Amino acid sequence: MSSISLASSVSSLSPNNGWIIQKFGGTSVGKFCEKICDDIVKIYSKTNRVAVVCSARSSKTKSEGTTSRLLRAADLASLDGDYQSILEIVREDHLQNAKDLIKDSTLLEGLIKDTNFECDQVLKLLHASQIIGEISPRTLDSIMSAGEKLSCLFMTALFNDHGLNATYIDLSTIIAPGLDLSRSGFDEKFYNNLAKSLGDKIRDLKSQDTIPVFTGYFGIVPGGLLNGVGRGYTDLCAALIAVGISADELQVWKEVDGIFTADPRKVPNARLLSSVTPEEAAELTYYGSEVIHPFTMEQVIKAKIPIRIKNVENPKGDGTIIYPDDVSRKGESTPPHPPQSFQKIPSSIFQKKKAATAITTKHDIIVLNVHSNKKVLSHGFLALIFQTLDKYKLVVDLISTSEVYVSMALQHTDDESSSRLLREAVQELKKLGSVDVTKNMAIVSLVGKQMKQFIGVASTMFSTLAENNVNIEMISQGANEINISAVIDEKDARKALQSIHTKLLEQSNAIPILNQKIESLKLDI
Ligand SMILES: Nc1ncnc2c1ncn2[C@@H]1O[C@H](COP(=O)(O)OP(=O)(O)O)[C@@H](O)[C@H]1O
Ligand SMILES: N[C@@H](CC(=O)OP(=O)(O)O)C(=O)O
Repeated sequence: MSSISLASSVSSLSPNNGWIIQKFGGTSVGKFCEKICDDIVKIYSKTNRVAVVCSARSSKTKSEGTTSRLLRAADLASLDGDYQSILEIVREDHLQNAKDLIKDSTLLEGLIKDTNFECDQVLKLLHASQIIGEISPRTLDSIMSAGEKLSCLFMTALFNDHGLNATYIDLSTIIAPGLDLSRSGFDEKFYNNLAKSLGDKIRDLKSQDTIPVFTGYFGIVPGGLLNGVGRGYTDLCAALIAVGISADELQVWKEVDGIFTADPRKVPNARLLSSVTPEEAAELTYYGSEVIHPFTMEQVIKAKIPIRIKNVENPKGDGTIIYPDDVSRKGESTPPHPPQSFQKIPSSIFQKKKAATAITTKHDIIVLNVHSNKKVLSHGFLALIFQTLDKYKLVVDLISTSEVYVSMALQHTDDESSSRLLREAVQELKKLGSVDVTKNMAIVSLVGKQMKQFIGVASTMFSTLAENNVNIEMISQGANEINISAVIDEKDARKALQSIHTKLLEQSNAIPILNQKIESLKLDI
């Protein structure tokens, strides 16, 4: 499809004010900045108002990206370590990138000046933290925000260098300093106020034909953005901008064509999904599929704004839409698909349909088993366990309990600070009973909104694991019935992913639908 036809294919997007919010992740900004400019933003801005939201650059992987480097430098500063060399790597990476790609001398000169200014600001914060010997959440946020500032300063310069009219907008001070989240946290009021402020940033643009380039970092949040939102906050920022301007679509641009039935880099037969529900997208993201930050969905879906996951390397693709399948879209009077139980039940109760939507794996999992010494009653036992986990910031992914046993699966990366927290937590849990830790585990999760209407999905999943000699350490099915998970040995993760995908997600292996609940609603036709 030519770029013109791509433009015409996007024109259908603008039934009203025509804004599209395009979010670009760190690795995309790091590896495909010119594609983003010439094949995406330039094309879409011919037929729609486009606002761009960028994450900090990651020239290779997210873990080696600018945000990770800044957080590492902050950690070193508080431990009196060598933070300067890491910061100089960040500075040099951005200066070299600017010199390589910005052709206009005036734009390049301004970008070099701004890049050095932001890096010097970070240096001052790191030096102060080294002297104090600690880093407050506010300081850490300020250090971390430099990543998005540097990448957006560059992208703005690149857009202007390529003939677009782009304006850099730093959101690091958009949240009023006096805001107190302690009582209510990130509640409706916080999101509504922030979305409105973000929308005002667009409405107040001096030139209404410019492309605003927003930093994905949206401000110093009491308690810190990392604690409050966590990594991947640019998705949420882009979502709130979309809500604030009542955009027609939020586009999250990645390096894959959309959301697949499994990680396409691990399962060759994985199929692209045309749409998933927000709940499915959240489960897939939480259990390893890095699709989109979970906080993102709620805000935009409430505003009836579809989210489209697209591939920077294949902008012509349709991608995957994240939208509820029983909520009308902006401008539609009724839901496009009335809930299944009120549909005319097909004459046959069997039809080829897949129970699950996708499968995913989450790695670096450990299992903590706590065997109660019965010194506390069971309700106190659980309470004390969760208090300890909260104290050491340990997040439980799966849990199974009995009267005297609690088994918990947690993600644990072996860095110094995480290991220290885990060690201290285990010591404290030993006051409640014996504790054993199993490492090198993984969680395999089957996700699908339809699963609750099927019988036999879990047994098929577990029998498939057994047939492939995969031992199960723990199992869990969410109360929402859209996630069935098992904790297995890390070495079996790829085999588990592929064998369950083959059995439950590939075309020829669809599980027949036998649904007594639907049957009981069968209308006399
Ligand atoms: N079900 C899935 N669908 C699509 N991608 C998936 C899925 N599960 C895991 N992934 C992986 O998620 C990653 C998405 O990362 P990436 O495209 O780099 O996004 P970003 O630029 O936001 O970091 C890819 O490496 C992809 O292989
Ligand atoms: N740069 C931040 C925010 C972010 O959202 O990044 P990405 O869009 O690459 O996941 C981080 O690394 O967490």
